[in-house]
Amino acid sequence: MAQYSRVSGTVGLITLLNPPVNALSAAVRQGIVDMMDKALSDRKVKSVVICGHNGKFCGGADIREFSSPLTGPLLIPVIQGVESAAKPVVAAIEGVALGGGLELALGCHYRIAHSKARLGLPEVHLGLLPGAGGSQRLPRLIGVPAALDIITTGRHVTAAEALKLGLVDRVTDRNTVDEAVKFALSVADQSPQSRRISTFPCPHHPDLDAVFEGVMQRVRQRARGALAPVACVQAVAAATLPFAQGMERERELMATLFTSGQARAQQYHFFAQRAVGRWSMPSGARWDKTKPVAVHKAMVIGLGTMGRGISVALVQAGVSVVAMETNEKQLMDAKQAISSMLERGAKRRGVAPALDKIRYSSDMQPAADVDLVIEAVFEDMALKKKVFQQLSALCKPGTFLCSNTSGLDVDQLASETRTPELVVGMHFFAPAHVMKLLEVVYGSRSSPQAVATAMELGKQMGKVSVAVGNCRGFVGNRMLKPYLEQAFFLLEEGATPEFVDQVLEEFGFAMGVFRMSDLSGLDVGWRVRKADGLPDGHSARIRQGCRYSPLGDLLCEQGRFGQKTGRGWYQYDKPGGQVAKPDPWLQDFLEKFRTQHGLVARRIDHQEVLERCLYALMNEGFRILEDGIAAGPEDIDVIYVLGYSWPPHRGGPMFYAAMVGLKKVLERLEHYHQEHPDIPSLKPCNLLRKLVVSGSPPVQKWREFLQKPQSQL
Ligand SMILES: CCCCCCC/C=C/C(=O)SCCNC(=O)CCNC(=O)[C@H](O)C(C)(C)COP(=O)(O)OP(=O)(O)OC[C@H]1O[C@@H](n2cnc3c(N)ncnc32)[C@H](O)[C@@H]1OP(=O)(O)O
Repeated sequence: MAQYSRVSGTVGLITLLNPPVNALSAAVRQGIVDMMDKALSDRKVKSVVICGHNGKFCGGADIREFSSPLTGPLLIPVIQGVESAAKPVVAAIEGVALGGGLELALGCHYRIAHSKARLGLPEVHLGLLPGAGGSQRLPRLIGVPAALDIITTGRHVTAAEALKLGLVDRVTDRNTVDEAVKFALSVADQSPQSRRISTFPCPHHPDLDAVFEGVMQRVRQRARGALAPVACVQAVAAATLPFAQGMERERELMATLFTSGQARAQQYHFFAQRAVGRWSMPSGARWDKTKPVAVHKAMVIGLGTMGRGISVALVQAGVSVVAMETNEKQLMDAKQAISSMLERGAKRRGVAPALDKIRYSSDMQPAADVDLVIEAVFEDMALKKKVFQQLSALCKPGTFLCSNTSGLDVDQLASETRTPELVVGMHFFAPAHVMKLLEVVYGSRSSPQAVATAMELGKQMGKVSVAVGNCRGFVGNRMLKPYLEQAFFLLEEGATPEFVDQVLEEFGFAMGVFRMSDLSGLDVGWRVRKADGLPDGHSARIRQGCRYSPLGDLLCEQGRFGQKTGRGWYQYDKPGGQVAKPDPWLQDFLEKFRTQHGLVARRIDHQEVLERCLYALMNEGFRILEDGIAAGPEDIDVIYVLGYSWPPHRGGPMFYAAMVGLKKVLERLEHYHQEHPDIPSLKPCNLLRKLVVSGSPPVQKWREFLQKPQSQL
């Protein structure tokens, strides 16, 4: 709803009221209509100010309303009503003006922003476009190139940048509403006629066609099949038409997006990201009942790629860091790399680099004086155990001990310490100062406070933290295993790496499985498999009674570790080269391999690649839910979108399973398992069967079908 009062004698003040972000629900839209009527019919009122309750102008349309039939007045005529008002209307922007919130502000005749306010049109991240006139008014106000940038990236603009662009008329450090009221008094006698953006012509640009072409090309490349970014460009292109025609085009494009299914997936992802913050543990411990401990000083042990990124992310979050590496040369290299990462980051954010927040050490002694340690040494259990033993002896009581392991047993590490309750996994993703995902892994003895502290620290570092249980590979890497396995089996059966990758990239992954393996290094998995014991003779296609593909091992034996060695599943022009080219050697190698094992290559189509890779991965997701390793499908989906480049417009693997239809997923898994009974990951999981028997409920209801895992505390 909206509140109304008359202030300073002649200013009508309308306050949007819908905590926490004053989203434009039906009641708020109705409130704006009613309060504008009141202000316009009050003879004493000469001008109007619109502001938001509690220091936030408006977070946009109420996204929760998108999933049910729209009620109340539509936003477009509400904004038109504001713009066509005969009295000047001033937007007082504090906190945020996003999406429909900014579109409402663009309907006002003047905009005054607080210096800390952020403005933006992030609809593209929800699978939409600024469909309440934003795609038409913004380019008219600030020009096509700047509008295209803001609308296609969905980025937030600071008040200072907004002023520079001409998006706001004034920026203030003082009370924004007071300033807006003063401003409203000063323009009370002026006609708003010339301030109606819908009447502006689209600013001239010498080569608009080239601008649109260039942006469209970039957007298509980045979109990975998402419709919204492309529709955003098309909508802005319509701003060169008369306003009414542009609005009609905006409406048509918006209608297509609304019904595409992609918008639903991206809106699900928006709420899933927020839902994972409300974590719980099998013991019943929960986010709202556990207080995290503030971390002022942390230590990072091991300064390889991960340790460097973690150190940078900690410093940028305001935490003092001791970065430790035993090898002096590596320590010096790391120091240089971290300093330049901090400098680059600070330059981007327009602040001074916090180089004084980090110091370097070649021994562990400083661990005695920190609140939390993150171990990021080589992925080797024996080495990690040794580090945890040393930490246990050195650290002051209460120090949290975290491991950046990507899949090793957190309980084993905890058992090396005197304080297993303070041990958790903090699994970052490379590059750790960039990637938004953090898996916080609780072991059987991790205390709720240790989990809460790691979750909160992740948030402070700008991450979306997801609490997960302890098992091999946790959630993300555990699900990756059957996915990779299927890709290898498909090669054995007749596919090529190029074809498999092409299918997965068309689906929307940033990289297909083989290009991704080449990038991350084939030797990493090889080392883990060797530690597990490879099958005798290395050519055996059976391991523990199940089908096993030795292809990856055989490539590593040839020294083909991927991009870094210039050879892997593809060939590169040099070690470290980035352009992957099909390698005739690999073709030959695959043919020999098939002959040696009596395999006859068959034609494998697009559908089989997609179904076998993705359904095997989804099936493991259902197992993870069944085992209580993830609390709900949202946790898995957030991990896959933010950590494994699953396309956001497909919601995540569990959401996608629901979109495809659980019955179909079950049938196809049954079919493939019948054809390949020696591949257990294709055997449909019980939870999937249970959901199908229960009528395939929507993904938001799956939690009701999950058994509460027994407390292990
Ligand atoms: C044919 C029909 C035509 C219709 C035309 C419509 C055109 C306009 C479309 C839109 O405006 S779409 C919405 C655009 N806005 C956004 O995308 C902003 C989304 N919100 C955010 O980015 C952030 O929430 C924030 C505003 C920057 C605040 O961040 P903060 O970290 O402070 O809090 P959060 O935890 O993110 O959010 C708190 C709470 O509020 C809920 N929420 C936030 N925004 C909305 C919203 N627009 N609608 C409904 N709910 C919103 C959020 O979910 C959190 O609640 P819980 O999920 O924790 O319960």
